[in-house]
Amino acid sequence: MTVEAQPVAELPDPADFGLAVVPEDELPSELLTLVGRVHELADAVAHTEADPAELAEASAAVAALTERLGARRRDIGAMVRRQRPGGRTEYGTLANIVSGPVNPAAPPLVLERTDEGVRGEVVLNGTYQGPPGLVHGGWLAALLDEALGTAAGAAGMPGLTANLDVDYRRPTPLNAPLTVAARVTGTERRKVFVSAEIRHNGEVTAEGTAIMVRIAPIG
Ligand SMILES: CCCCCCCC/C=C\CCCCCCCC(=O)SCCNC(=O)CCNC(=O)[C@H](O)C(C)(C)COP(=O)(O)OP(=O)(O)OC[C@H]1O[C@@H](n2cnc3c(N)ncnc32)[C@H](O)[C@@H]1OP(=O)(O)O
Repeated sequence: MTVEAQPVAELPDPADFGLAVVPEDELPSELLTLVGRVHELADAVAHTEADPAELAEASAAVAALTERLGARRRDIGAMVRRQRPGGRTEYGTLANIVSGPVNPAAPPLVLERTDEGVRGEVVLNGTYQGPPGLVHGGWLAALLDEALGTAAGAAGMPGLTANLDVDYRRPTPLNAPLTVAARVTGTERRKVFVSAEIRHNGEVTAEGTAIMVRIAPIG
């Protein structure tokens, strides 16, 4: 194995590592709708002032659903395969807490390639609250980490975060459109240096840098 952080022409197929792979277009639309509904449910529960009888009824209904849906569980490390224009294939963790399309706890952050790296827009509802009315700093770090890791992956150099530095510049509001962008700034052996920021109304509210360490051996 070489230790140079050179991009690979094609990223490895997770199936070769024993992971389940689900094509994105085979995810039932009913599942994606359910995920969105449960996402909204968490926000409704976090802020409800419904009376106790109504809460007890809702609780029983949710418990029954949990039992039904939990009866058939997918492998925990399942990946999603996406076909991109130009015949490119991309993989992501299906239930990733930040970007996973089937994780109701994920905002989700959907990142697209740009000329310089990756970029996405996201709105964080009241379940991501830290200080009153503001996004939790740990979640901002999670958004940055995801974008940083995806930028490295998009450049053909997927890896694990070895180090993450975050600066919080301005309070980040809940329920407001945020943009997240990241790019590779350099490489050294297996280390991939990446930088990212989160903006609200064009103003940077949080920014970060990371060292991603490539885990896949090269050719
Ligand atoms: C829009 C389209 C996009 C398409 C893209 C498709 C592809 C998408 C692909 C992917 C998306 C992924 C998105 C996910 C993002 C989230 C990422 C996470 O949350 S990762 C989970 C948290 N991180 C861990 O769990 C790591 C735990 N740590 C480790 O496993 C090891 O420490 C590891 C692998 C990081 C390094 O261990 P060693 O034994 O392999 O290597 P050693 O020799 O220790 O380090 C290699 C080099 O890195 C430096 N290094 C290591 N740790 C460092 C540190 N903390 N700070 C600075 N440098 C460090 C070392 O000094 C060394 O550098 P020298 O080459 O000698 O100069």
